[in-house]
Amino acid sequence: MVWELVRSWFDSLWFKISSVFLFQKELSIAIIGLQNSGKTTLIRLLGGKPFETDTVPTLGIQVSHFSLENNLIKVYDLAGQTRFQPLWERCFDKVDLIIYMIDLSDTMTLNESLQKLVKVIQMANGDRIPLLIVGNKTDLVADPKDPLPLGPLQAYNPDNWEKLKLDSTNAHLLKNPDILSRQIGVDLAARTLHVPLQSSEPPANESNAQGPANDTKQLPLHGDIAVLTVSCKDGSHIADVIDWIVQL
Ligand SMILES: Nc1nc2c(ncn2[C@@H]2O[C@H](COP(=O)(O)OP(=O)(O)OP(=O)(O)O)[C@@H](O)[C@H]2O)c(=O)[nH]1
Ligand SMILES: [Mg+2]
Repeated sequence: MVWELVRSWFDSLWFKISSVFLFQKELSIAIIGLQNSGKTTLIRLLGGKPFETDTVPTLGIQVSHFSLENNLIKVYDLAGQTRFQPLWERCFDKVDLIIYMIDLSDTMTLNESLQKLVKVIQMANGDRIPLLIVGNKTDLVADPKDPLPLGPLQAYNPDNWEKLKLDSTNAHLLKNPDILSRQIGVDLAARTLHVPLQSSEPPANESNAQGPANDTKQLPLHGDIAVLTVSCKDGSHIADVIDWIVQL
């Protein structure tokens, strides 16, 4: 415990000294998402540490510093437990990037995670904070032996933003970042977010001439946004996460 405090103080001091003398770019990142999604694990990997199976749930906010390809990174690792979630947005005014982690292998919490994500997208978009959405644990999501026939979501019908009813037979589809984006409601090409209409709102074709033919409305996305799927365990696509962070 004392050693952890000394190390965190030393890291912070090193961060300040190197940012003054080495003129590196500084980036502050908040990493959020439901508990057990792999936030602390991703930070370990970005900081050059190995994957660990036995992790301790984060309590509150844990701040760490490291360098990543000539960038000085300060990370706010926010606890995912429900009681700590009100802390998430308190960090938004301090950061240059938000990373939102999703556990793609946990079909019990996927819908909750995606619903919370839509609120985060709207907040980040309002404040124009870049947002990187990371679907994690692809190593645990097995492909089915007998794939289902292509549905509208997979067939990329531009007018149909109907979402999959997620269950253990179709959750593997979200390993594809394009399908994950559509399930969230993010149209990366058109830079819009499709959100369900409230019952009090008029149908989409009355409120928005170019709107989709179903009961969603489109909100313009202003900030940088990307969707990636990774496995922290086997390291797949972690390099894409790093590339995206350092290009900011
Ligand atoms: N199989 C597999 N396990 C993973 C992966 N990423 C993380 N884990 C495991 O998931 C568990 C939770 O990881 P954490 O990084 O502690 O999760 P967290 O999001 O920080 O959780 P909180 O701090 O409670 O919010 C640990 O057992 C990790 O080893 C992955 O890509 N694949
Ligand atoms: Mg954690």
